[in-house]
Amino acid sequence: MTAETGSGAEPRRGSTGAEPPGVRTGSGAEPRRGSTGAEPPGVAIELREVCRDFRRRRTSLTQPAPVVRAVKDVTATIGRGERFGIVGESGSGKSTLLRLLCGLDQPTSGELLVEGRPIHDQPARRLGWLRQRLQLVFQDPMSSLDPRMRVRDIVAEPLVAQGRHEGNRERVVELLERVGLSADVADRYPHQFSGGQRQRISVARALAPGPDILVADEPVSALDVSVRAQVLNLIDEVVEAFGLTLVFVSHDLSVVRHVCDRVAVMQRGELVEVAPTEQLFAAPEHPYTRSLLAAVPDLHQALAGRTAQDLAAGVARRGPEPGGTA
Ligand SMILES: Nc1ncnc2c1ncn2[C@@H]1O[C@H](COP(=O)(O)OP(=O)(O)OP(=O)(O)O)[C@@H](O)[C@H]1O
Repeated sequence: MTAETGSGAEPRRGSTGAEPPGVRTGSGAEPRRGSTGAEPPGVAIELREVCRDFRRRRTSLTQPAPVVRAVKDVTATIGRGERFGIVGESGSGKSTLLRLLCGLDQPTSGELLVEGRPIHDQPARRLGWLRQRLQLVFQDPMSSLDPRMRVRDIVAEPLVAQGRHEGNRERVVELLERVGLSADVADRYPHQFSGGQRQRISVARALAPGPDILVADEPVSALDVSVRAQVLNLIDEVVEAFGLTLVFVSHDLSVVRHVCDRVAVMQRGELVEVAPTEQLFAAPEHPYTRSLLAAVPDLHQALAGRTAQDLAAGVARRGPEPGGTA
């Protein structure tokens, strides 16, 4: 399945221009989303017929070990500044695809380029540049934040890993404030925070090296419903403010709808449908997409009245806050 960029998704709300000093804004050279700049925004991530096979444990001495193709011929282009969602049921290959995108694993075949640079054939030790350009926010902040480290060291960790030691103290304070936490939390430990606050710390850490791309792997699914919308709004704000490209994985369609311009639906390792978010919700083409939407009855009903004309007129807008539906 091929997913080209240039989604036709609407430009987002104007930039807040609120980036903290010392943190690079996107790639620096590109116009922000919502900008009227005539330059094409360019490509952040490109996947060309990417496959990832895993060999399962042998169950019989006479049979060869079975091979599972977790990612199958995935071709997609994610534009700079785009918010690209990946949805699919458990086992559809989302996590495997994310690991490939982040250079944490290598494809069995195919090509993968980030900011025009191939990563599919590079060992992790040669991808130091990628750690600066692309950062991750994980599902469970309790397990992704080292419980023995103070918040200031957690947030500064990606900077220290790059050999950056000057001005980290100030940078950490700026970032904590940017994500809605006060400077005085810097000396505390992760267990002293709520789940939502811990995810804010994760976002601050991800922003620390000034990445161009933020990859979020189910960032709110481990949180209480009551704080999901707040964390989604935070991600929405920082992506906007820093002009980031967002790759957002979730099994929850309403969550993806809240933050993404374009959505790829994954089934058994394949991207079976890729479409601008509102189009996908209003007029899903693939039977699997329809079945996913049908599993969210309230959302489907709410969307049933929307017509293709509404979409063309730009009338269709985001649905209810996921905090109320997730
Ligand atoms: N290291 C591995 N060894 C063997 N099989 C694997 C491995 N990693 C993933 N798989 C298999 O690949 C398929 C896709 O798994 P993956 O974890 O990528 O799906 P997912 O959509 O992220 O699921 P979830 O939402 O539950 O995390 C599954 O069949 C899984 O069992």
